[in-house]
Amino acid sequence: MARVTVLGSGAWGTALARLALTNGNQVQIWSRRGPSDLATAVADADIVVSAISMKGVAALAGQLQAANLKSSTILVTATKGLDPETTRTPSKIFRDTFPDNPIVVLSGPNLSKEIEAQLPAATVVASTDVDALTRVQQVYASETFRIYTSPDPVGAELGGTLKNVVAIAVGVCDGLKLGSNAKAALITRAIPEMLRVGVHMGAQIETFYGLSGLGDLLATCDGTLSRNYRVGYGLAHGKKLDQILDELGSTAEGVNTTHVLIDMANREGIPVPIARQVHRLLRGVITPQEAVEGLMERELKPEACDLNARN
Ligand SMILES: NC(=O)c1ccc[n+]([C@@H]2O[C@H](COP(=O)([O-])OP(=O)(O)OC[C@H]3O[C@@H](n4cnc5c(N)ncnc54)[C@H](O)[C@@H]3O)[C@@H](O)[C@H]2O)c1
Ligand SMILES: O=P(O)(O)OC[C@H](O)CO
Repeated sequence: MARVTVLGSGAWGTALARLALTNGNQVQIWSRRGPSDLATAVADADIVVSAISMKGVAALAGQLQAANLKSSTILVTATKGLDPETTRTPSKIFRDTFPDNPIVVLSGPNLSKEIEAQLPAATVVASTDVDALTRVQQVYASETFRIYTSPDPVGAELGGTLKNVVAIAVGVCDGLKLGSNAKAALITRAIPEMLRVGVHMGAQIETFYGLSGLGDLLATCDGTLSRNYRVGYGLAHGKKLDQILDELGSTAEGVNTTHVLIDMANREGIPVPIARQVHRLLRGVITPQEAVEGLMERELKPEACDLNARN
């Protein structure tokens, strides 16, 4: 049994709290909207699980620091995003703020509605701290939630983060009724793009072929349970981005991730043709049809993935 505090009472925070509670752990949820204060909520926690939107992670890390988080507390991050100011992943933000705490990433094909319905699912917990991995695995593993471990936290969270951009593109593809061939091509060609970014940011290639990479890519591109997919689907039907996000009423991280990714790709010369079309579409400078043409009309080239390609 562990004392677990989940930060964030949104869809994923609630699901992660329920999973830990069902396994017999002592669980509390903290939300920025109260009622408990952060220092009290984390004071006795063995494990703190952060499941808030990316936009709040850097500030939350600062608040946790001010709350004097114990250095023995395991910090688990379940957010899928990149910091707009620094391009850091959540685990990097927590590592920079808490150099002595064990940091664990939890990421995989985990659409919260299916998890809440107790359908079978698997995920990855990733860390360089083996004891912390075992502890978090024990807290979450159940008959319906199978937990694999990985030594590559950055790879695990980048798989979950970058697939959101692809899910927007696939939502467009389905919204335009482009067919199964187009969707297969899009998802497959997204993999070298994710690998290029991942390798650039220090991830291990094989992580992207596991649950937190390919697995999450497939789950998120499968349809309307994904909010990122719904962003693309709505754009393909001529809706404005603001209207789509209003209707969603919850977080579609792929929008912010696309902007951060393109800034990084421009600065550091990483070829990301699919993300680039998504970026133009999100900014409203091209139509969904023009995004498709933009991808199809590029110069012809070998399929082999060159991780060091410059254009
Ligand atoms: N829902 C899923 O299926 C799912 C699955 C895996 C991972 N995730 C990831 O988990 C994260 C949260 O997703 P969600 O589905 O719970 O979103 P959500 O919109 O349902 O909830 C977001 C939560 O973050 C909190 N929050 C936002 N800004 C904050 C701030 N500045 N300070 C403190 N808290 C803040 C909100 O109050 C809310 O509790 C995202 O990064 C998402 O990609 C979601
Ligand atoms: O609803 P989405 O698009 O944020 O996807 C949720 C999870 O990341 C799926 O694993």
